[in-house]
Amino acid sequence: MKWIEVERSSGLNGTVKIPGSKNSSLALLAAACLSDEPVRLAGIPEIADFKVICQIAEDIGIQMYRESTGLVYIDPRHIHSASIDPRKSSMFRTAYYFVGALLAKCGKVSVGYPGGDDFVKRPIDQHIKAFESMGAAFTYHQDYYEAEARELKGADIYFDTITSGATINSILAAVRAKGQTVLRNAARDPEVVDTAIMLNQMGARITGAGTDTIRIEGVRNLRGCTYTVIPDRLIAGAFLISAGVTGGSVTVEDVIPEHLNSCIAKLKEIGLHIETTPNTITAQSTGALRATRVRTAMYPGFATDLQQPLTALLTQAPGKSIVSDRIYPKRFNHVYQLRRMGADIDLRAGTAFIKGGAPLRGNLVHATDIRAGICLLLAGLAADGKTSITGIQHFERGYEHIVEDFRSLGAKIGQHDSNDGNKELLQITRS
Ligand SMILES: CC(=O)N[C@H]1[C@@H](OP(=O)(O)OP(=O)(O)OC[C@H]2O[C@@H](n3ccc(=O)[nH]c3=O)[C@H](O)[C@@H]2O)O[C@H](CO)[C@@H](O)[C@@H]1O
Ligand SMILES: C=C(OP(=O)(O)O)C(=O)O
Repeated sequence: MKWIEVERSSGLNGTVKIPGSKNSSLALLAAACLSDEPVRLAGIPEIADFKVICQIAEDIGIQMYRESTGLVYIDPRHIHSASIDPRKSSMFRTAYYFVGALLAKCGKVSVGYPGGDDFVKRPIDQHIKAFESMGAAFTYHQDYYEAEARELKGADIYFDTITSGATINSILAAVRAKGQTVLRNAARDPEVVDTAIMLNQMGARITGAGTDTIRIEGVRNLRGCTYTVIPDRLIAGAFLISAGVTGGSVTVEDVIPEHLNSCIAKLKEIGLHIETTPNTITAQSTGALRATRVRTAMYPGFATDLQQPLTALLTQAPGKSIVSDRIYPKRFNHVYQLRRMGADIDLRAGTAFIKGGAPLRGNLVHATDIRAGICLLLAGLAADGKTSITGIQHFERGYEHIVEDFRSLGAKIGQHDSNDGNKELLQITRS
């Protein structure tokens, strides 16, 4: 068993380079499979989902590997089947992008139901609705589902709810469909725009990405390209928050500051001093934190993936804070763990009521998903004593070298493995 151990660390200080976005990488890797020629992607992080995608790619005849330069090479010219092992595809959520990417090419795709972060139900009804409007038929089995279409046809699709996953997946399907597709009430997330820019470089004809109406004119062929994934705004946000939690000053480098506008606004409200340059953001503690109210919303609103780390910060801000998650109202597993560390948080109907300012104490806590994990890590940096966080597999879905990055800022943090002889924590867990 592996775990991360964190100790109270005051005044984190320094600069962290932000890697490529996980959520964009997952979309771009799928988009590359639409190509008729090899594609090279720069900035794909070495995270757990990428490793599974490489295994799936090998199974179905796509060459996908990291070159010595760090770029990921994808050659989709020899796909022999789009029948994807459900045991692999259900290990992460975006295996559903294989449907969008391979349906036009292969006519039939079978894939496991979405896995990924296990905080709530992750519906795919809007994906299915979009594909059905384009002419696909679905069959559902116990462990997997199949999508079939002799020919995908452009369609006018109105999403009943704004969803980044279904927007991206519909773009993927529409790029090689016959005729024009219009997506209405589309997500405006940077990851949607990133996918559209790359596909346009490959010869797709997509306009309007970044607005709520996206038009896609189907094309017959797509060429290869070399493309760099956008920086991970969610990792960047968590590092900025760490400046507030520890009373320090943290600069995130290689970011697109506009992607973090809603996060920056909240951090200023809470009392941090923020400075930006075209590719950096610095968050500096002013010594005082103020309670606030946060409601998550789809981009450009405050990201649901940042509400957990922000909650850790708000446990330190004297007064009453209120955090509501409108995207995933049940995404509050981190709160039960924060309470084990002494946080005073009440949960009611998709909202956390935080009485901030109570001292936190280290404890053994469990990360149930990526963002719950980073929340507990941040709380551990502010807590008296040691905090041991299990559920490392979730960190591995989102972060390449989280321990090293926090250590470089001065955090007292380490990763442990019971196989390396440290049995102490294992005993605590079992008792
Ligand atoms: C890999 C990736 O990009 N993951 C992100 C993506 O997930 P994901 O793509 O799952 O999230 P969506 O944007 O699709 O979901 C947004 C909202 O739409 C709902 N919905 C979604 C699809 C659907 O068919 N029906 C439906 O009702 C969801 O329950 C949720 O309430 O956006 C989430 C919301 O910003 C983030 O937390 C995830 O980190
Ligand atoms: C929920 C997340 O990821 P996924 O959608 O891949 O499970 C996340 O990145 O916080």
